[in-house]
Amino acid sequence: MSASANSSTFILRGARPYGGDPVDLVLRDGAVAEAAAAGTASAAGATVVDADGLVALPGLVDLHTHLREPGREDAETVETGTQAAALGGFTAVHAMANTDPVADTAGVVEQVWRLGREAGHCDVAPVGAVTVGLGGERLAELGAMADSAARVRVFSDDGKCVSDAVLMRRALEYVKAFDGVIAQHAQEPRLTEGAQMNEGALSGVLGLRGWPSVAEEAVIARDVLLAQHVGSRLHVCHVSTKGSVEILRLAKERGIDVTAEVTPHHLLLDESLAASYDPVYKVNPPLRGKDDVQALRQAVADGVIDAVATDHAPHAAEDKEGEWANALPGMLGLETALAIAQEALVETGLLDWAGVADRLSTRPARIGRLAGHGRPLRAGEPANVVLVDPAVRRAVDPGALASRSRNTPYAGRTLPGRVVATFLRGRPTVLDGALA
Ligand SMILES: NC(=O)N[C@@H](CC(=O)O)C(=O)O
Repeated sequence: MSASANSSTFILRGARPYGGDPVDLVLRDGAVAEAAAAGTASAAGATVVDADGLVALPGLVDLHTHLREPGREDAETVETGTQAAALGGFTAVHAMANTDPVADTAGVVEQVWRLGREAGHCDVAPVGAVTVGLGGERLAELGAMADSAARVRVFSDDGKCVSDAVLMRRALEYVKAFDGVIAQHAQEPRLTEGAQMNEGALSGVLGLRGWPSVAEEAVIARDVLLAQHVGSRLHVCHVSTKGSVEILRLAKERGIDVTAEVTPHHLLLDESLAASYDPVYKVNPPLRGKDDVQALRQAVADGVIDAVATDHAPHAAEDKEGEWANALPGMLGLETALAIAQEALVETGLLDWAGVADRLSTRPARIGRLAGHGRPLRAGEPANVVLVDPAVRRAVDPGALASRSRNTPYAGRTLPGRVVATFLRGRPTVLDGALA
């Protein structure tokens, strides 16, 4: 690092866009100015970042982040959650609506959006609730949220399923007016009452009530047909089973306008971890079987699953540590997502770095209709960029995370890759692996 930290021109010397040949990426006045031959770019007053060996990707976009504000600021705030996002290489996150109060009005989504702007670590796109109070009974004011300063385009009752088919149909119809999308938490409630982990032989052995795959698959099957029937756009949150992948594949072959996401943890971890009874592994939907993990990885590679989305779900120690049955479901994700993508998708040969950019930036930005994000790294585009060192391997230290919570399932585990720098419209939010 050299020259003044305030300069608005940055030269990322020797960066490898999408893992390709090295270039000098020049960021000026918030935009990518040029990709010059490596070692040649110079500009008066520019800050030069030594990016030798570093992969440059468009800033990551998360479709599924729980920032917990308002209401559970002891678990996370917009400030700490977006710090975690920037450190993970994200330049935009979608903030889920299951806050307290629920983000089901223009007032609440504008509050979250404004807090994101003030924090300045990444863009925050609030998700609006589909139903009032996530109650599953009456549609929330979707249009008012769409028209608000937060310009909401993604609506979800995540944490709860919109299980009433009539309400789901109406919601799908309603959001067509402003090109919105319903992001469904696919979980048939009656089939999952009291569920604690994946239903199978192991849940029987461990004596934990099972969450059967069919509870997810039945809702996805219904919803793709509803989306087709009303000609609307459906997004499926945190797909976790092989059977769900098969339904999504069929739906896409039929031309139904459906997209889907998978979490990093469902691409790496499986249900065998529940045998420890350590509630850090309790999550919704639950960790599944090894064959599900394989099918999910393959579906990301094929593009049947469009996006990797973190489902970053911070929980305070009092809610997460203790008995499995009483612990809240959820795991941290923002600061480890890119590392898991590298391990599960790149190092297995399933995706190259261009593929990672597509699934963690381009497609999620498109699904969320987020202008200015997920754009290619070329001249004239907004300078939302992440630099990652894929050669580093290091153990995850929960105490070093920016998140206010500590519920990472990767504590002590060695993961590949390190986010070295993140730029939001040409301004560094992370430099040398630390908040700028
Ligand atoms: N994904 C999770 O395990 N938890 C989510 C909500 C939910 O989907 O249950 C949370 O908000 O904590």
